[in-house]
Amino acid sequence: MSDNAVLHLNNIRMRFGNFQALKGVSLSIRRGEVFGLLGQNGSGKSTLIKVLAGFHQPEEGSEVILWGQTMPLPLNQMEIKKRGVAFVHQHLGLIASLTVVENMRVTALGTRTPWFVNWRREAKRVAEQFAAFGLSIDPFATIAQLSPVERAFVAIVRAFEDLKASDAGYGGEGILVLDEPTPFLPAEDVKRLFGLIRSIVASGASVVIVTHDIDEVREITDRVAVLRDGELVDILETKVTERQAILDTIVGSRIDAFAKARGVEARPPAVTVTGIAMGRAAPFDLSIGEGETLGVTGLIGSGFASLPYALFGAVRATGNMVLDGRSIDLSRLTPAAAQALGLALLPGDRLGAAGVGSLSVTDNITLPVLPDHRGLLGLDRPGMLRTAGHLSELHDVRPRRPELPLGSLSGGNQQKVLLAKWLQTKPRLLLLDEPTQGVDFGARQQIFSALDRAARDGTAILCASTDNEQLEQICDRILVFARGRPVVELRGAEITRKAITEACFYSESQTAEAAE
Ligand SMILES: Nc1ncnc2c1ncn2[C@@H]1O[C@H](COP(=O)(O)OP(=O)(O)OP(=O)(O)O)[C@@H](O)[C@H]1O
Repeated sequence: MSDNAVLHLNNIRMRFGNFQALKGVSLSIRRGEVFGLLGQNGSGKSTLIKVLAGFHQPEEGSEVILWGQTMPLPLNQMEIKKRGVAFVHQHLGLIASLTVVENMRVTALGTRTPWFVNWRREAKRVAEQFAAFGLSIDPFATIAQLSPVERAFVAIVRAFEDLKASDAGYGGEGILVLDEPTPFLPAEDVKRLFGLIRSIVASGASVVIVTHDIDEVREITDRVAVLRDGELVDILETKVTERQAILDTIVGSRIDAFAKARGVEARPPAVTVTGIAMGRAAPFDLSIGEGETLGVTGLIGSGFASLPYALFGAVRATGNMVLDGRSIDLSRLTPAAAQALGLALLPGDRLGAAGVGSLSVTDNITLPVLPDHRGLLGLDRPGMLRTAGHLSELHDVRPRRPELPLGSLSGGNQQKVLLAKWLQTKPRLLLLDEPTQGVDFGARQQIFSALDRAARDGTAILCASTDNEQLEQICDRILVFARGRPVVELRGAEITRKAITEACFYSESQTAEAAE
Protein backbone atom coordinates (compact mmCIF):
# COMPACT_ATOMS: atom_id res chain seq x y z
CA MET A 1 0.00 0.00 0.00
CA SER A 2 1.36 3.36 -0.89
CA ASP A 3 1.23 6.12 1.73
CA ASN A 4 -0.44 8.75 -0.40
CA ALA A 5 -3.32 6.46 -1.41
CA VAL A 6 -6.73 8.10 -1.09
CA LEU A 7 -8.72 4.95 -1.85
CA HIS A 8 -8.06 1.27 -1.36
CA LEU A 9 -10.28 -1.35 -2.96
CA ASN A 10 -9.40 -4.66 -1.33
CA ASN A 11 -10.48 -8.08 -2.54
CA ILE A 12 -13.62 -6.79 -4.27
CA ARG A 13 -15.84 -9.71 -5.24
CA MET A 14 -19.11 -9.40 -7.08
CA ARG A 15 -21.46 -12.08 -8.33
CA PHE A 16 -24.51 -11.92 -10.61
CA GLY A 17 -26.41 -15.16 -10.05
CA ASN A 18 -23.88 -17.88 -10.87
CA PHE A 19 -21.58 -15.51 -12.68
CA GLN A 20 -18.55 -14.21 -10.84
CA ALA A 21 -17.99 -10.77 -12.40
CA LEU A 22 -15.23 -9.66 -9.98
CA LYS A 23 -12.96 -12.27 -8.43
CA GLY A 24 -11.17 -10.39 -5.67
CA VAL A 25 -9.82 -7.18 -7.22
CA SER A 26 -7.44 -5.08 -5.12
CA LEU A 27 -6.03 -1.70 -6.12
CA SER A 28 -5.28 1.73 -4.68
CA ILE A 29 -5.67 5.21 -6.09
CA ARG A 30 -3.05 7.84 -5.20
CA ARG A 31 -3.60 11.50 -4.54
CA GLY A 32 -3.38 13.66 -7.69
CA GLU A 33 -2.99 10.86 -10.24
CA VAL A 34 -4.91 9.90 -13.35
CA PHE A 35 -5.58 6.19 -13.04
CA GLY A 36 -6.81 4.20 -16.04
CA LEU A 37 -9.03 1.15 -15.80
CA LEU A 38 -8.56 -1.10 -18.81
CA GLY A 39 -9.80 -4.47 -19.94
CA GLN A 40 -11.68 -6.22 -22.69
CA ASN A 41 -15.45 -5.91 -22.95
CA GLY A 42 -17.02 -7.70 -20.04
CA SER A 43 -13.81 -7.82 -17.96
CA GLY A 44 -15.53 -6.08 -15.04
CA LYS A 45 -14.55 -2.37 -15.28
CA SER A 46 -18.07 -0.94 -15.03
CA THR A 47 -18.98 -3.47 -12.33
CA LEU A 48 -16.05 -2.29 -10.20
CA ILE A 49 -17.11 1.33 -10.68
CA LYS A 50 -20.70 0.49 -9.82
CA VAL A 51 -19.57 -1.18 -6.59
CA LEU A 52 -17.74 2.03 -5.72
CA ALA A 53 -20.78 4.11 -6.67
CA GLY A 54 -23.00 2.05 -4.36
CA PHE A 55 -25.09 0.51 -7.18
CA HIS A 56 -23.92 -3.05 -6.52
CA GLN A 57 -23.54 -4.91 -3.25
CA PRO A 58 -20.18 -6.72 -3.29
CA GLU A 59 -19.67 -10.06 -1.56
CA GLU A 60 -18.57 -10.58 2.01
CA GLY A 61 -14.84 -10.03 2.44
CA SER A 62 -14.71 -7.08 0.04
CA GLU A 63 -13.28 -3.93 1.59
CA VAL A 64 -13.32 -0.25 0.62
CA ILE A 65 -11.07 2.16 2.53
CA LEU A 66 -11.64 5.81 1.68
CA TRP A 67 -9.34 8.49 3.14
CA GLY A 68 -8.11 5.90 5.64
CA GLN A 69 -11.56 4.90 6.82
CA THR A 70 -13.15 1.49 6.19
CA MET A 71 -16.58 2.08 4.69
CA PRO A 72 -19.65 -0.04 5.50
CA LEU A 73 -20.76 -2.09 2.48
CA PRO A 74 -22.71 -1.75 0.29
CA LEU A 75 -21.63 1.84 -0.05
CA ASN A 76 -24.31 4.43 0.42
CA GLN A 77 -24.61 6.56 -2.72
CA MET A 78 -25.18 9.84 -0.87
CA GLU A 79 -22.47 9.08 1.68
CA ILE A 80 -19.83 8.31 -0.95
CA LYS A 81 -20.64 11.57 -2.70
CA LYS A 82 -20.46 13.50 0.56
CA ARG A 83 -17.06 11.93 1.19
CA GLY A 84 -15.75 13.20 -2.14
CA VAL A 85 -16.14 10.57 -4.83
CA ALA A 86 -18.02 11.84 -7.90
CA PHE A 87 -18.99 9.89 -11.00
CA VAL A 88 -19.59 10.68 -14.63
CA HIS A 89 -21.23 7.63 -16.15
CA GLN A 90 -21.19 6.87 -19.84
CA HIS A 91 -24.50 8.54 -20.60
CA LEU A 92 -23.45 11.63 -18.61
CA GLY A 93 -26.68 11.83 -16.57
CA LEU A 94 -27.79 15.21 -17.95
CA ILE A 95 -31.38 16.20 -18.70
CA ALA A 96 -31.49 17.31 -22.34
CA SER A 97 -34.53 19.58 -22.09
CA LEU A 98 -33.19 21.56 -19.12
CA THR A 99 -30.68 24.38 -19.30
CA VAL A 100 -27.03 24.10 -18.37
CA VAL A 101 -27.54 26.04 -15.14
CA GLU A 102 -30.51 23.85 -14.14
CA ASN A 103 -28.45 20.71 -14.77
CA MET A 104 -25.53 22.14 -12.81
CA ARG A 105 -27.76 22.88 -9.84
CA VAL A 106 -30.03 19.85 -9.96
CA THR A 107 -28.22 17.86 -7.25
CA ALA A 108 -27.83 20.79 -4.89
CA LEU A 109 -31.50 21.67 -5.25
CA GLY A 110 -32.44 18.02 -4.75
CA THR A 111 -31.02 17.99 -1.23
CA ARG A 112 -32.40 21.34 -0.04
CA THR A 113 -35.35 23.02 -1.71
CA PRO A 114 -35.07 26.78 -1.34
CA TRP A 115 -38.05 29.10 -1.53
CA PHE A 116 -36.57 31.07 -4.30
CA VAL A 117 -33.76 30.46 -6.79
CA ASN A 118 -32.10 33.50 -8.29
CA TRP A 119 -31.32 31.90 -11.66
CA ARG A 120 -29.46 34.95 -12.91
CA ARG A 121 -27.06 34.77 -9.99
CA GLU A 122 -26.77 30.96 -10.35
CA ALA A 123 -26.03 31.38 -14.08
CA LYS A 124 -23.29 33.91 -13.29
CA ARG A 125 -21.70 31.49 -10.83
CA VAL A 126 -21.93 28.62 -13.31
CA ALA A 127 -20.32 30.78 -16.02
CA GLU A 128 -17.49 31.56 -13.55
CA GLN A 129 -17.03 27.86 -12.80
CA PHE A 130 -16.64 27.17 -16.52
CA ALA A 131 -14.38 30.18 -16.98
CA ALA A 132 -12.05 28.80 -14.29
CA PHE A 133 -11.33 25.97 -16.76
CA GLY A 134 -11.17 28.30 -19.76
CA LEU A 135 -14.60 27.14 -20.98
CA SER A 136 -17.26 29.37 -22.38
CA ILE A 137 -20.67 27.70 -22.33
CA ASP A 138 -23.95 29.62 -22.23
CA PRO A 139 -25.61 28.73 -18.87
CA PHE A 140 -29.06 29.34 -20.37
CA ALA A 141 -28.59 27.01 -23.36
CA THR A 142 -30.40 23.69 -23.05
CA ILE A 143 -28.25 20.55 -22.98
CA ALA A 144 -29.89 19.53 -26.27
CA GLN A 145 -28.39 22.63 -27.92
CA LEU A 146 -24.83 21.81 -26.87
CA SER A 147 -22.22 19.88 -28.84
CA PRO A 148 -21.23 16.44 -27.48
CA VAL A 149 -17.97 17.75 -26.01
CA GLU A 150 -19.76 20.64 -24.29
CA ARG A 151 -22.15 18.14 -22.71
CA ALA A 152 -19.17 16.13 -21.45
CA PHE A 153 -17.67 19.35 -20.05
CA VAL A 154 -20.90 20.18 -18.21
CA ALA A 155 -21.09 16.69 -16.70
CA ILE A 156 -17.44 16.77 -15.62
CA VAL A 157 -17.47 20.30 -14.22
CA ARG A 158 -20.67 19.43 -12.35
CA ALA A 159 -19.01 16.35 -10.84
CA PHE A 160 -15.97 18.47 -9.95
CA GLU A 161 -18.23 20.98 -8.19
CA ASP A 162 -19.71 18.04 -6.24
CA LEU A 163 -16.16 17.14 -5.17
CA LYS A 164 -15.47 20.68 -4.01
CA ALA A 165 -18.72 20.71 -2.02
CA SER A 166 -17.83 17.37 -0.38
CA ASP A 167 -15.88 16.74 2.81
CA ALA A 168 -12.78 15.90 0.77
CA GLY A 169 -13.18 19.11 -1.21
CA TYR A 170 -12.29 21.29 1.75
CA GLY A 171 -8.76 19.94 1.37
CA GLY A 172 -8.93 20.56 -2.40
CA GLU A 173 -9.11 16.82 -3.01
CA GLY A 174 -11.57 14.21 -4.14
CA ILE A 175 -11.84 11.36 -6.62
CA LEU A 176 -13.50 11.88 -9.97
CA VAL A 177 -14.51 8.69 -11.77
CA LEU A 178 -15.12 8.85 -15.53
CA ASP A 179 -16.61 5.78 -17.21
CA GLU A 180 -15.77 6.02 -20.92
CA PRO A 181 -16.28 9.77 -21.29
CA THR A 182 -14.76 10.00 -24.79
CA PRO A 183 -16.37 7.48 -27.19
CA PHE A 184 -18.52 10.11 -28.88
CA LEU A 185 -15.77 12.67 -29.20
CA PRO A 186 -13.50 13.44 -32.13
CA ALA A 187 -9.76 13.83 -31.51
CA GLU A 188 -9.65 17.61 -31.08
CA ASP A 189 -12.44 17.49 -28.49
CA VAL A 190 -10.66 14.71 -26.60
CA LYS A 191 -7.63 17.04 -26.34
CA ARG A 192 -9.81 19.79 -24.83
CA LEU A 193 -11.33 17.29 -22.42
CA PHE A 194 -7.88 16.14 -21.36
CA GLY A 195 -6.97 19.76 -20.67
CA LEU A 196 -9.88 19.87 -18.24
CA ILE A 197 -8.80 16.59 -16.58
CA ARG A 198 -5.25 17.94 -16.16
CA SER A 199 -6.52 21.07 -14.42
CA ILE A 200 -8.61 18.89 -12.11
CA VAL A 201 -5.65 16.73 -10.99
CA ALA A 202 -3.52 19.86 -10.65
CA SER A 203 -5.97 20.90 -7.90
CA GLY A 204 -5.04 17.77 -5.93
CA ALA A 205 -7.97 15.58 -6.94
CA SER A 206 -7.49 12.09 -8.42
CA VAL A 207 -9.17 10.90 -11.60
CA VAL A 208 -10.11 7.32 -12.47
CA ILE A 209 -10.89 6.88 -16.16
CA VAL A 210 -12.25 3.91 -18.13
CA THR A 211 -11.44 3.93 -21.82
CA HIS A 212 -10.65 1.54 -24.65
CA ASP A 213 -8.45 3.97 -26.51
CA ILE A 214 -4.81 3.05 -25.94
CA ASP A 215 -3.47 6.31 -27.36
CA GLU A 216 -5.68 8.25 -24.96
CA VAL A 217 -4.56 6.01 -22.10
CA ARG A 218 -0.94 6.73 -22.89
CA GLU A 219 -1.52 10.42 -23.12
CA ILE A 220 -3.52 11.08 -19.99
CA THR A 221 -2.90 8.38 -17.36
CA ASP A 222 -0.07 7.94 -14.85
CA ARG A 223 -0.88 4.29 -14.08
CA VAL A 224 -3.30 1.75 -15.45
CA ALA A 225 -4.91 -1.34 -13.95
CA VAL A 226 -5.74 -4.10 -16.38
CA LEU A 227 -8.68 -6.38 -15.64
CA ARG A 228 -9.30 -9.69 -17.37
CA ASP A 229 -12.29 -11.96 -16.66
CA GLY A 230 -12.96 -10.19 -13.36
CA GLU A 231 -9.37 -10.40 -12.12
CA LEU A 232 -6.68 -7.77 -11.79
CA VAL A 233 -3.89 -8.85 -14.15
CA ASP A 234 -1.40 -6.05 -13.63
CA ILE A 235 -0.87 -2.41 -12.73
CA LEU A 236 1.43 -0.62 -15.17
CA GLU A 237 3.23 2.71 -15.05
CA THR A 238 2.03 4.28 -18.27
CA LYS A 239 5.06 6.39 -19.11
CA VAL A 240 7.45 3.46 -19.15
CA THR A 241 5.17 0.93 -20.85
CA GLU A 242 5.01 0.47 -24.62
CA ARG A 243 1.67 0.64 -26.44
CA GLN A 244 1.95 -2.99 -27.56
CA ALA A 245 2.77 -4.17 -24.00
CA ILE A 246 -0.44 -2.54 -22.72
CA LEU A 247 -2.46 -4.20 -25.49
CA ASP A 248 -0.86 -7.59 -24.85
CA THR A 249 -1.65 -7.32 -21.12
CA ILE A 250 -5.28 -6.49 -21.86
CA VAL A 251 -5.77 -9.38 -24.27
CA GLY A 252 -3.52 -11.93 -22.56
CA SER A 253 -1.95 -12.92 -25.86
CA ARG A 254 -0.69 -11.06 -28.87
CA ILE A 255 -3.33 -9.77 -31.28
CA ASP A 256 -2.27 -7.99 -34.42
CA ALA A 257 -4.21 -5.00 -35.64
CA PHE A 258 -6.37 -5.78 -38.67
CA ALA A 259 -4.84 -4.37 -41.84
CA LYS A 260 -6.94 -4.12 -44.95
CA ALA A 261 -5.54 -5.26 -48.27
CA ARG A 262 -6.66 -2.31 -50.39
CA GLY A 263 -7.11 -3.08 -54.06
CA VAL A 264 -6.71 -0.35 -56.64
CA GLU A 265 -9.02 -1.89 -59.24
CA ALA A 266 -12.11 0.07 -60.25
CA ARG A 267 -15.32 -1.46 -58.93
CA PRO A 268 -18.72 -1.39 -60.56
CA PRO A 269 -20.98 0.86 -58.49
CA ALA A 270 -23.37 -0.90 -56.11
CA VAL A 271 -25.16 2.29 -55.16
CA THR A 272 -25.30 5.62 -56.95
CA VAL A 273 -26.80 8.64 -55.25
CA THR A 274 -27.49 11.84 -57.17
CA GLY A 275 -28.56 15.25 -55.93
CA ILE A 276 -28.82 14.22 -52.29
CA ALA A 277 -29.56 17.14 -49.98
CA MET A 278 -29.91 17.00 -46.21
CA GLY A 279 -30.93 20.14 -44.37
CA ARG A 280 -29.90 23.39 -46.00
CA ALA A 281 -26.63 22.23 -47.62
CA ALA A 282 -26.25 22.18 -51.39
CA PRO A 283 -26.98 18.80 -53.07
CA PHE A 284 -24.13 16.43 -53.95
CA ASP A 285 -23.57 13.06 -55.64
CA LEU A 286 -21.80 9.95 -54.43
CA SER A 287 -21.43 6.32 -55.33
CA ILE A 288 -20.18 3.24 -53.50
CA GLY A 289 -18.66 0.34 -55.41
CA GLU A 290 -19.44 -3.36 -54.98
CA GLY A 291 -17.50 -4.54 -51.96
CA GLU A 292 -16.16 -1.06 -51.30
CA THR A 293 -15.95 0.42 -47.81
CA LEU A 294 -16.53 4.16 -47.95
CA GLY A 295 -15.86 6.20 -44.82
CA VAL A 296 -17.54 9.54 -44.23
CA THR A 297 -16.17 11.87 -41.61
CA GLY A 298 -15.59 15.51 -40.67
CA LEU A 299 -15.83 17.78 -37.68
CA ILE A 300 -18.97 17.55 -35.54
CA GLY A 301 -21.79 19.37 -37.29
CA SER A 302 -20.22 18.98 -40.75
CA GLY A 303 -23.14 16.82 -41.89
CA PHE A 304 -21.51 13.42 -42.47
CA ALA A 305 -23.24 11.83 -39.47
CA SER A 306 -26.74 12.09 -41.02
CA LEU A 307 -25.79 10.32 -44.25
CA PRO A 308 -26.37 6.69 -43.14
CA TYR A 309 -29.80 7.70 -41.79
CA ALA A 310 -30.69 9.68 -44.95
CA LEU A 311 -29.87 6.69 -47.18
CA PHE A 312 -32.06 4.47 -44.99
CA GLY A 313 -35.08 6.80 -45.03
CA ALA A 314 -34.66 7.48 -41.32
CA VAL A 315 -34.04 11.24 -41.62
CA ARG A 316 -35.46 13.68 -44.13
CA ALA A 317 -33.49 14.01 -47.38
CA THR A 318 -34.15 14.63 -51.05
CA GLY A 319 -32.38 13.09 -54.02
CA ASN A 320 -32.26 9.87 -55.92
CA MET A 321 -30.59 6.54 -55.19
CA VAL A 322 -30.03 3.78 -57.75
CA LEU A 323 -29.52 0.30 -56.32
CA ASP A 324 -29.43 -2.85 -58.46
CA GLY A 325 -30.96 -0.93 -61.36
CA ARG A 326 -33.86 0.35 -59.26
CA SER A 327 -34.37 4.05 -58.84
CA ILE A 328 -35.44 5.21 -55.38
CA ASP A 329 -36.75 8.66 -54.45
CA LEU A 330 -35.04 9.39 -51.11
CA SER A 331 -37.77 11.79 -49.99
CA ARG A 332 -40.24 8.88 -50.04
CA LEU A 333 -37.97 6.14 -48.69
CA THR A 334 -39.00 4.56 -45.38
CA PRO A 335 -36.79 2.35 -43.19
CA ALA A 336 -39.06 -0.65 -43.89
CA ALA A 337 -38.75 -0.11 -47.65
CA ALA A 338 -34.99 0.34 -47.30
CA GLN A 339 -34.68 -2.96 -45.46
CA ALA A 340 -36.75 -4.70 -48.13
CA LEU A 341 -34.33 -3.31 -50.75
CA GLY A 342 -31.39 -4.99 -49.00
CA LEU A 343 -30.13 -2.06 -46.93
CA ALA A 344 -29.18 -2.42 -43.28
CA LEU A 345 -28.52 0.37 -40.77
CA LEU A 346 -26.66 0.02 -37.50
CA PRO A 347 -27.44 3.21 -35.54
CA GLY A 348 -24.95 4.56 -33.04
CA ASP A 349 -27.52 4.75 -30.23
CA ARG A 350 -27.11 1.20 -28.98
CA LEU A 351 -30.10 0.61 -26.76
CA GLY A 352 -32.19 3.56 -27.93
CA ALA A 353 -32.46 2.79 -31.63
CA ALA A 354 -30.35 -0.28 -32.45
CA GLY A 355 -31.52 -2.95 -30.00
CA VAL A 356 -33.98 -3.76 -27.24
CA GLY A 357 -32.25 -4.11 -23.87
CA SER A 358 -35.03 -6.03 -22.16
CA LEU A 359 -35.16 -8.72 -24.89
CA SER A 360 -32.70 -11.60 -25.00
CA VAL A 361 -29.62 -11.67 -27.21
CA THR A 362 -31.40 -14.41 -29.20
CA ASP A 363 -34.47 -12.27 -29.84
CA ASN A 364 -32.37 -9.27 -30.82
CA ILE A 365 -29.99 -11.16 -33.06
CA THR A 366 -32.64 -13.14 -34.94
CA LEU A 367 -35.00 -10.21 -35.50
CA PRO A 368 -34.08 -9.56 -39.15
CA VAL A 369 -34.18 -13.28 -40.01
CA LEU A 370 -37.29 -14.17 -38.02
CA PRO A 371 -39.22 -15.40 -41.11
CA ASP A 372 -36.49 -18.08 -41.59
CA HIS A 373 -37.33 -19.43 -38.13
CA ARG A 374 -41.08 -19.54 -38.62
CA GLY A 375 -42.50 -23.04 -38.99
CA LEU A 376 -45.95 -24.58 -39.08
CA LEU A 377 -46.00 -24.73 -35.30
CA GLY A 378 -44.88 -21.14 -34.76
CA LEU A 379 -41.37 -19.94 -34.02
CA ASP A 380 -38.57 -22.52 -33.95
CA ARG A 381 -37.03 -21.37 -30.64
CA PRO A 382 -34.29 -24.09 -30.54
CA GLY A 383 -33.29 -23.04 -34.09
CA MET A 384 -33.19 -19.37 -33.05
CA LEU A 385 -31.03 -20.26 -30.06
CA ARG A 386 -28.66 -22.24 -32.32
CA THR A 387 -28.33 -19.26 -34.70
CA ALA A 388 -27.72 -16.93 -31.77
CA GLY A 389 -25.16 -19.34 -30.28
CA HIS A 390 -23.33 -19.64 -33.60
CA LEU A 391 -23.22 -15.86 -34.16
CA SER A 392 -22.13 -15.25 -30.56
CA GLU A 393 -19.25 -17.65 -31.16
CA LEU A 394 -18.35 -16.06 -34.50
CA HIS A 395 -18.25 -12.53 -33.07
CA ASP A 396 -16.85 -13.54 -29.68
CA VAL A 397 -19.84 -12.25 -27.68
CA ARG A 398 -19.23 -12.77 -23.97
CA PRO A 399 -20.68 -14.39 -22.00
CA ARG A 400 -21.86 -16.99 -24.54
CA ARG A 401 -25.35 -17.04 -23.08
CA PRO A 402 -27.79 -15.85 -25.74
CA GLU A 403 -30.71 -16.28 -23.33
CA LEU A 404 -29.52 -13.23 -21.30
CA PRO A 405 -31.23 -9.87 -21.86
CA LEU A 406 -29.16 -7.69 -24.22
CA GLY A 407 -29.14 -4.92 -21.60
CA SER A 408 -27.25 -7.09 -19.08
CA LEU A 409 -24.27 -7.48 -21.43
CA SER A 410 -21.38 -5.06 -21.22
CA GLY A 411 -21.52 -2.16 -23.70
CA GLY A 412 -18.99 -3.61 -26.12
CA ASN A 413 -20.67 -7.00 -26.18
CA GLN A 414 -24.03 -5.38 -26.95
CA GLN A 415 -22.42 -3.75 -29.96
CA LYS A 416 -21.02 -7.09 -31.19
CA VAL A 417 -24.53 -8.59 -31.00
CA LEU A 418 -26.07 -5.72 -32.96
CA LEU A 419 -23.45 -5.88 -35.66
CA ALA A 420 -23.79 -9.67 -35.93
CA LYS A 421 -27.54 -9.18 -36.30
CA TRP A 422 -27.11 -7.19 -39.53
CA LEU A 423 -24.06 -8.92 -40.98
CA GLN A 424 -25.87 -12.26 -41.15
CA THR A 425 -28.41 -10.73 -43.57
CA LYS A 426 -25.61 -10.12 -46.11
CA PRO A 427 -27.00 -6.69 -47.04
CA ARG A 428 -26.36 -4.98 -50.41
CA LEU A 429 -25.51 -1.79 -48.58
CA LEU A 430 -24.54 -1.76 -44.92
CA LEU A 431 -24.85 1.64 -43.25
CA LEU A 432 -22.84 2.08 -40.06
CA ASP A 433 -22.76 4.88 -37.50
CA GLU A 434 -19.72 4.57 -35.19
CA PRO A 435 -19.79 0.76 -35.35
CA THR A 436 -17.16 -0.02 -32.71
CA GLN A 437 -17.84 2.60 -30.07
CA GLY A 438 -16.86 1.10 -26.72
CA VAL A 439 -15.71 -2.16 -28.32
CA ASP A 440 -12.36 -3.41 -27.02
CA PHE A 441 -9.23 -3.71 -29.15
CA GLY A 442 -9.39 -7.46 -29.77
CA ALA A 443 -13.09 -7.49 -30.62
CA ARG A 444 -12.60 -4.50 -32.90
CA GLN A 445 -10.12 -6.48 -34.98
CA GLN A 446 -12.66 -9.34 -35.17
CA ILE A 447 -15.38 -6.91 -36.28
CA PHE A 448 -13.08 -5.35 -38.88
CA SER A 449 -12.34 -8.83 -40.27
CA ALA A 450 -16.08 -9.63 -40.33
CA LEU A 451 -16.78 -6.38 -42.21
CA ASP A 452 -13.98 -7.21 -44.62
CA ARG A 453 -15.47 -10.67 -45.26
CA ALA A 454 -18.86 -9.05 -45.94
CA ALA A 455 -17.20 -6.60 -48.34
CA ARG A 456 -15.42 -9.44 -50.14
CA ASP A 457 -18.82 -11.09 -50.55
CA GLY A 458 -19.95 -7.92 -52.34
CA THR A 459 -21.61 -5.86 -49.59
CA ALA A 460 -21.04 -2.14 -50.06
CA ILE A 461 -20.34 -0.45 -46.72
CA LEU A 462 -20.79 3.16 -45.70
CA CYS A 463 -19.22 3.95 -42.33
CA ALA A 464 -19.81 7.31 -40.63
CA SER A 465 -17.23 7.82 -37.91
CA THR A 466 -14.87 10.23 -36.21
CA ASP A 467 -12.61 7.37 -35.11
CA ASN A 468 -9.66 7.93 -37.43
CA GLU A 469 -7.91 4.72 -36.45
CA GLN A 470 -11.01 2.75 -37.42
CA LEU A 471 -11.40 4.65 -40.71
CA GLU A 472 -7.74 4.03 -41.54
CA GLN A 473 -8.08 0.32 -40.83
CA ILE A 474 -11.25 -0.45 -42.80
CA CYS A 475 -11.87 2.09 -45.58
CA ASP A 476 -11.00 1.95 -49.28
CA ARG A 477 -12.01 5.57 -49.68
CA ILE A 478 -12.97 8.43 -47.36
CA LEU A 479 -15.08 11.53 -47.96
CA VAL A 480 -14.42 14.40 -45.57
CA PHE A 481 -17.41 16.68 -45.04
CA ALA A 482 -17.65 20.38 -44.27
CA ARG A 483 -20.80 22.48 -44.15
CA GLY A 484 -23.10 19.64 -45.13
CA ARG A 485 -21.27 18.19 -48.13
CA PRO A 486 -18.14 16.19 -49.04
CA VAL A 487 -15.17 18.41 -49.87
CA VAL A 488 -12.08 16.17 -49.73
CA GLU A 489 -11.62 12.60 -50.95
CA LEU A 490 -8.85 10.32 -49.69
CA ARG A 491 -8.22 6.95 -51.32
CA GLY A 492 -5.91 3.95 -50.94
CA ALA A 493 -2.48 4.84 -49.60
CA GLU A 494 -3.56 8.45 -48.93
CA ILE A 495 -5.63 7.17 -46.03
CA THR A 496 -3.75 7.71 -42.77
CA ARG A 497 -4.96 8.92 -39.39
CA LYS A 498 -2.94 12.10 -39.75
CA ALA A 499 -4.25 12.82 -43.25
CA ILE A 500 -7.83 12.37 -42.07
CA THR A 501 -7.40 14.80 -39.17
CA GLU A 502 -5.70 17.36 -41.40
CA ALA A 503 -8.42 17.04 -44.04
CA CYS A 504 -11.15 17.62 -41.42
CA PHE A 505 -9.60 20.92 -40.30
CA TYR A 506 -8.46 22.01 -43.74
CA SER A 507 -11.85 21.44 -45.34
CA GLU A 508 -13.69 23.27 -42.57
CA SER A 509 -11.42 26.32 -42.82
CA GLN A 510 -11.52 26.34 -46.65
CA THR A 511 -15.31 26.13 -46.84
CA ALA A 512 -15.65 28.77 -44.12
CA GLU A 513 -13.39 31.10 -46.14
CA ALA A 514 -15.31 30.41 -49.33
CA ALA A 515 -18.58 31.21 -47.58
CA GLU A 516 -17.35 34.64 -46.44
N1 LIG B 1 -26.74 -6.59 -13.82
C1 LIG B 1 -26.08 -7.63 -14.36
N2 LIG B 1 -26.61 -8.87 -14.41
C2 LIG B 1 -25.93 -9.90 -14.91
N3 LIG B 1 -24.69 -9.83 -15.41
C3 LIG B 1 -24.10 -8.63 -15.39
C4 LIG B 1 -24.75 -7.47 -14.88
N4 LIG B 1 -23.90 -6.42 -14.98
C5 LIG B 1 -22.77 -6.90 -15.56
N5 LIG B 1 -22.88 -8.23 -15.79
C6 LIG B 1 -21.86 -9.09 -16.38
O1 LIG B 1 -20.62 -8.86 -15.71
C7 LIG B 1 -19.55 -8.87 -16.65
C8 LIG B 1 -18.73 -7.62 -16.50
O2 LIG B 1 -19.47 -6.54 -17.06
P1 LIG B 1 -18.94 -5.03 -17.05
O3 LIG B 1 -20.07 -4.19 -17.56
O4 LIG B 1 -18.35 -4.73 -15.73
O5 LIG B 1 -17.79 -5.11 -18.15
P2 LIG B 1 -16.85 -3.94 -18.71
O6 LIG B 1 -15.45 -4.36 -18.44
O7 LIG B 1 -17.29 -2.64 -18.17
O8 LIG B 1 -17.13 -4.06 -20.28
P3 LIG B 1 -17.29 -2.94 -21.45
O9 LIG B 1 -15.91 -2.54 -21.84
O10 LIG B 1 -17.92 -3.71 -22.59
O11 LIG B 1 -18.14 -1.83 -20.94
C9 LIG B 1 -20.16 -9.05 -18.04
O12 LIG B 1 -20.05 -10.40 -18.40
C10 LIG B 1 -21.62 -8.67 -17.84
O13 LIG B 1 -22.44 -9.40 -18.73
